This record gives sequence, structure tokens and C-alpha cells, in this order.
Amino acid sequence: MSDLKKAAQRAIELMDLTTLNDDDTAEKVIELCKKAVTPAGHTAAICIYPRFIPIARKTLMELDAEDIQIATVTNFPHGNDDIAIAVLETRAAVAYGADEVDVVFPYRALMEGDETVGFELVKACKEACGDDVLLKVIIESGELKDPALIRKASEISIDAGADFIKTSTGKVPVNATLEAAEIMLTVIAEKNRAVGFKPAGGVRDAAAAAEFLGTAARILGEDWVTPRTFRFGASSLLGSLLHTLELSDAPKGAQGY
Ligand SMILES: O=C[C@H](O)COP(=O)(O)O
Repeated sequence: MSDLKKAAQRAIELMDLTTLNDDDTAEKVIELCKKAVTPAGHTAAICIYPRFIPIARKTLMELDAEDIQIATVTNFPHGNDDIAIAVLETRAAVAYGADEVDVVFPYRALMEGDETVGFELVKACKEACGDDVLLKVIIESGELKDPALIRKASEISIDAGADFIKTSTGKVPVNATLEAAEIMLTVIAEKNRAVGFKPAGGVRDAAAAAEFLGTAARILGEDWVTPRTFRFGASSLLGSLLHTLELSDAPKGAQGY
């Protein structure tokens, strides 16, 4: 198997197959669940808005695909600095049955010099998740821009108890970049190798996925990359991966998935 095919296969097993659109419906979420059961195996998770968690849970049960985790988002995509609202949303997501919660870090507050609110928000949301629900913290690296701020947001999130740090919401002009990945993975290497990394937004083909995987392997080692420590957040990557694996007639970057 070529290196690109190996990366494509791996990226499927590491993917949070995502739909986070204003026009999402139960039907679209059911379709997403079906897509997550790929000819090359199951994706790690699906990522959806909280209100769709029950229909996703039922669908995954019917598909005999209960190993696929259900991730959702809170404080999304704005990253406001109201801790009480972020916690209430996170508790609601857990009550709906989320396995994983991706919360947006209050990145604008950090850009304005406030290092405290991000720490407190992440800490409180991790408490709301408890031990059984993973908390992924979206630092919105493309808006932070400054490498020092990307590093600071990563450090604060890890210190506050994040299970993963994630680059982006996918809703801003600049999403996952290799430069941000380098910084975030380095902070993980320095602080706590048990914390995971999730490049998200704009990862559209097998070659891009391979570059992120290569960066992670270089900084943390080949064996570090597992579904517990690495995910791709992507709405439009799966088609390219299946195409690379010659398992689909879909053109590269196939529309939708
Ligand atoms: O977390 C995942 C992102 O929202 C997906 O972004 P994307 O639509 O650019 O793949």
C-alpha cells in the first residue's frame, strides 16, 4: 500500500465526520451516520449540533455502529466569554448523550489580554463533562494568528483540563494550518502527551491529511497517533480518502463528504 493510501486509511479511523450547518436536519444527520460507516471502516466519531444527538444515537444503534462516538459543540462558533452559558450548554450536551464536547475557547478575550476567563471556562466545562466525556477545546488558531497567542491558548487549555486541543471551528477564514499544528503539538509534547490534537476546518484531501499526520509523528512519535490522541475535524475529507483508497467513484473532495 502506498504511503498516501496508508494515510488515507488512517485518516478515516481518526475522523470526526462533521456537519455543523445552519440548514442541518435529522435527515442530513441520518445520512452522515450512514457515511460514517465507510467501506474502509468506521470513522472515530461524528460531530453534530446537540439537538441531533438522540437521532444520531438511534441511527448508529440501528447501523450496529455504536463504536462511533458522538461529538458535539458548545460556545460555538463565537467563543464568547460567558462561563455560565458555556457550562449550561455543555451540561445540556452531556444530558443529550454526547460522548465528546468540542467547546470554543474565549479567544477574543485572550486577544484582549484576559488569560483567566479561558482557564476558568475550560475548567468548568471539563467539570461538566466529568471523567467519561472528552472535552476538546477549540482555540480558533486562525483568529489568534500570533504564534505566542496560539501557544498561550494551548497551554491554558491543557492546564485547565482539556482532553484535546483543536485548531478551529471551520467557520472563520483561516482554519487548520501546519504552522498552528506545529505549535499546538509542541505544547502537548512539553506539557502532557495524554492530551489529543484535532486539526479541523479546511482539511479536504488525503495529501493534506498526510501532512498533519506527518507533523504529529515527527513531534510526538508515530505511536502517539491514535483515535484517543488525534482526530481530523472534517466535513469534506471522506470523499477524497475513499477515492485515494479506490473505494469510491467520488471525485477528490467530493461534495458533501
Ligand atoms: O470541526 C470541524 C469543522 O467544522 C469542519 O470544517 P470543514 O467543513 O472545513 O471540514
